[in-house]
Amino acid sequence: MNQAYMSGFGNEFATEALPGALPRHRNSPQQVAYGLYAEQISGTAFTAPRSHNRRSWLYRIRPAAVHGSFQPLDAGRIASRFDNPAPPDQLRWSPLPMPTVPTDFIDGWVTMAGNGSPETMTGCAIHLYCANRDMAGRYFYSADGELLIVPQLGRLAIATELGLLDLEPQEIAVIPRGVRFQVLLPDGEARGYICENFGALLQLPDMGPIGSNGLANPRDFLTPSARYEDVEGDFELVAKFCGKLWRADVKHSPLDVVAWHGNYAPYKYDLRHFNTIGSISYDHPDPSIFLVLQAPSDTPGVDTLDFVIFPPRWLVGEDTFRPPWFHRNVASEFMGLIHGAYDAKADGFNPGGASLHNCMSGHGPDAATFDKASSADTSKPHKVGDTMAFMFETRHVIVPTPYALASPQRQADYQQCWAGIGKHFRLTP
Ligand SMILES: O=C(O)Cc1cc(O)ccc1O
Ligand SMILES: [Fe+2]
Repeated sequence: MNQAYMSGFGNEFATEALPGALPRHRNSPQQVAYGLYAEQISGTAFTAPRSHNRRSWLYRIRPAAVHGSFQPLDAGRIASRFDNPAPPDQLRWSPLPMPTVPTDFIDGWVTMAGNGSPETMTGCAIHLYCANRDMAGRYFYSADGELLIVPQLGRLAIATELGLLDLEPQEIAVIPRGVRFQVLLPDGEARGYICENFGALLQLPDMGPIGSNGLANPRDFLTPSARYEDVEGDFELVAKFCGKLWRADVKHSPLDVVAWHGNYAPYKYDLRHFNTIGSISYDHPDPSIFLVLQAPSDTPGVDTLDFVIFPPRWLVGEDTFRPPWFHRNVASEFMGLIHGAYDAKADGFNPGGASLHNCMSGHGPDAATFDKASSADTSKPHKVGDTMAFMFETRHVIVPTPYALASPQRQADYQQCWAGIGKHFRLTP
C-alpha cells in the first residue's frame, strides 16, 4: 500500500506509485521501468558535506525541461528588493481582508518585508497570502528559495511533484526551492503567512543541554509518498526567479513523478506536536527554546532565519514576571498569530495580523499585560492555553516593503500600546 506520508525529518525516502518504478541499486539506468525519465533535483551543492547534502531522484513521465518559453508575468504585490528606508518604529498590521475577486494562491501573495536577495541566495522574503480560488491548470515553483507556509485560515491541499500535502492551520509545510506545485483550497478560501528562505536550507536545531529529545521531534515531520497525474491540456507554469514572476505554456501536468527517492522533498509538521521546554523555577527564558526550524548562516550559532513558535504551555515561574520581558535585540522579529491570543499583547495583535520589531527597536508587553502580570499570583501555575503565535527571526534587518508601510492594515497607533506604561520609580525599594 502507498501510504500518504512517510515520517522523519530529512530522511532518505524511497517511494513509488507504481510497483517497480524505482530503479534498484542505481539512479540512472539505461532504460527506466514504465518508460519513465530519470531526473535529479539538487537542493545543496554537489559537494556539500554528507550531513547537509540534499538531493532527490525523480522518475517521471516527462522531464522538467519540457515546456514553452518563459514570458514576464505581472508580479502584483510580490516584491523582492529590500532597499527602501526601514523606519526603526515598532510596526503592526491587522489581518488582510479576504479578496473580493477570484484570487488563487499565487495571485494572493503580498510581500510584507524581507532582507538579502534571491540572486545572492541570502536572506528571506516574508509574504502573506489570501486566496479564494484553486490554482486550476496552473503550477508554480520558486527558484528563489524554499517556502515555509504557515496557514492561519482554511486548509490547503498542496499537490507537489513529490506528492500531496494536506495542511490545516497550526500545521506548517516546507516546499523546497524548485519543486513545482499547485494549491487547492478545500474550504474555498485561505489565508496565512509564507517565509521564502533564500539561503541555506531549514534544519532542525541542535539541542545542547536539552538532550536528545524535545522541541520538534524528527519523526513528527511528514513527507508525502509519490503520487502522479498523467494529464494533458493547456496549462501554465509560473516560475519565481530573481524576484520576478514568469509564465510558460506547458501541455501536460508537471506533477507527473511516478516514483522518487532521496532527501530533498516537501514536508509538513503539526505545531501542536511541539514539545515545549520552559522555565520550571524562575524567569522567562530566551525565545530560542521555542525554535522549530533554523536556517544557519556562515557564522556558527547565528542563523539567517529562525522559525519560532509560542504554543500553549504552563507558566510556573515563581516571583517572576511571566510574559515576555521588555527587550531590544540584535536580531529582527516578524511575528504572526495563527490562533487565539498572544501572551505579551492584551489586544490589537489578532489572528492573521502581523508585527515587526526590528534590530534594537524596544518592545515587549503592552501596558495592560504589564499591569496584569506584575500583580498576578505567581505561587500558582497558569496555563497559557488556546494560542499559537510564531516568529520569523532573522540576523539581518527586516525591511518592510513600501506596500506594507502604506498598507491600510497598518496600525498607525501601535505605539500607543506602551503609552499607558507609567512611571513607578520611587526612592524606597
Ligand atoms: O517580542 C516578542 O514578543 C517575541 C519574544 C518572546 C519572548 O518570549 C522573548 C523574547 C521575544 O522577542
Ligand atoms: Fe521580541
